[in-house]
Amino acid sequence: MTQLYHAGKGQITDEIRKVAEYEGIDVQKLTKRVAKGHVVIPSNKNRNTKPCGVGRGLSTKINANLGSSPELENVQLEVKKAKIAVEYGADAVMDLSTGPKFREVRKAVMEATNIPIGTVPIYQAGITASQMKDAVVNMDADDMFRAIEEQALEGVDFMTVHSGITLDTVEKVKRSERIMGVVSRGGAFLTAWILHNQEENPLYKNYDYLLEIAREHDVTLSLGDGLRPGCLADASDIPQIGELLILGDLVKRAREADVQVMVEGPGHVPLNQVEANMQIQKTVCKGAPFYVLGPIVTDLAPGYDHITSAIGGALAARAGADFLCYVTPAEHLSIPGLQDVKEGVVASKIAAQAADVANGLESAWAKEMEMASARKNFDWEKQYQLSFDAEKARKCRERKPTPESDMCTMCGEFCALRMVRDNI
Ligand SMILES: C[C@H]1O[C@@H](n2cnc3c(N)ncnc32)[C@H](O)[C@@H]1O
Ligand SMILES: Cc1ncc(COP(=O)(O)O)c(N)n1
Ligand code: MET
Ligand code: SF4
Ligand SMILES: [Zn+2]
Repeated sequence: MTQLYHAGKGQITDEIRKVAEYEGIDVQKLTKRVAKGHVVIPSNKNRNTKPCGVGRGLSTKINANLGSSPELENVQLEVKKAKIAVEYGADAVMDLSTGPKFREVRKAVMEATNIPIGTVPIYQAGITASQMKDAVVNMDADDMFRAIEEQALEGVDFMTVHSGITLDTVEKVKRSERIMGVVSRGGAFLTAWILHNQEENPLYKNYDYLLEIAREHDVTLSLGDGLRPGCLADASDIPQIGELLILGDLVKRAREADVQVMVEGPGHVPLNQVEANMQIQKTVCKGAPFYVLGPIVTDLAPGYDHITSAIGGALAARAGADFLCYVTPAEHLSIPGLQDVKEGVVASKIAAQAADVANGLESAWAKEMEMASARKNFDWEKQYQLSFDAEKARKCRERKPTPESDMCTMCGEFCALRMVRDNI
């Protein structure tokens, strides 16, 4: 049985208790939110996952993507990425491996961490079909469900399923004036599959079967945004919104089956459309947790897309997004390396904290107050300890050293803080 099932019966699970404690909120209140599907706790029964709540009223969570590609596969490197992500405060990781050793990577990453882990099982189905049947589009429904079941049994906590890509939504893309077409990888696998086979998406057609598997192992479904915009001009268009309407219906069906569900969101969105996108998702999907990639608010900064995403992410989380999927400086350019993972996590943490403060979260405010005191008191160690990247902060100070502890080399003897502190 699932967290949603227990919460619906008013039962307080260990996971609910731990999340309430971590968030500093009333356990009864949290149980109600889980029962309604406004909060999910991705925690597969087959894995000993550290409980992490995602959704209404909780602190904003962040996810780090990692995994191999056909171009670069090194199991130990992916383990290192997972460890760095955890070290810098990622709340979850997704293994998005598409290299031939995807099973080995997944196993190693799952062993190296205990935070929730997510995957996109259609990748496994597609890679396997491309190896055994010559092409991704030659996978069949059994291949898709076999991948889902295998990963559910292994203990994957949340899975992206692109069930909103249908014959109808593909038709909408064809008729649209989209510039970028389909940029989601899972979305592209399924769009290509539908076009080739002229059949309905098995993840939509056999959604009830998918729900059965998810319910049995308590896998949280993350309804994929297969038609998310890939450039600013495509944001909020008919294919994107058409898919979202289907996801709204699928949220309802998941909840009726006691399956925990969240919804994935756009992509590339101009800043002035971010808030509306959050509001539409929250209404259409009846308060389901919203898991957003970025949003990336300008396309002109390859190499700095952790920043374009943190800007969008802060506004999104302020307007209702619950879970930020990080974007690294390598986005649109290459598979991320260790430094990219670190910078992606830090940028997302900044966005999440900015939103949590604006949303009035007490724990977020408490940390800001501590930092204010540490700054005022020139307590450098405390400042490093409170910062998202202690090492970088320390290096910055030590790069331009001064023997004086109550100033820095920015103003030197004209330090503003020092000049008035005793008289105000
Ligand atoms: C949906 C998002 O998933 C990310 N993505 C896809 N594959 C990988 C990988 N191997 N490593 C890290 N991120 C990946 C990209 O950032 C994309 O935008
Ligand atoms: C927020 C979010 N959106 C989408 C994906 C999956 O990637 P894709 O859709 O490209 O397969 C993801 N991992 N996270
Ligand atoms: C086409 S590049 C791969 C993913 C892309 N960055 C996206 O948002 O959606
Ligand atoms: S450009 Fe790169 S990141 Fe974008 S879809 Fe192609 S391979 Fe993936
Ligand atoms: Zn992109």
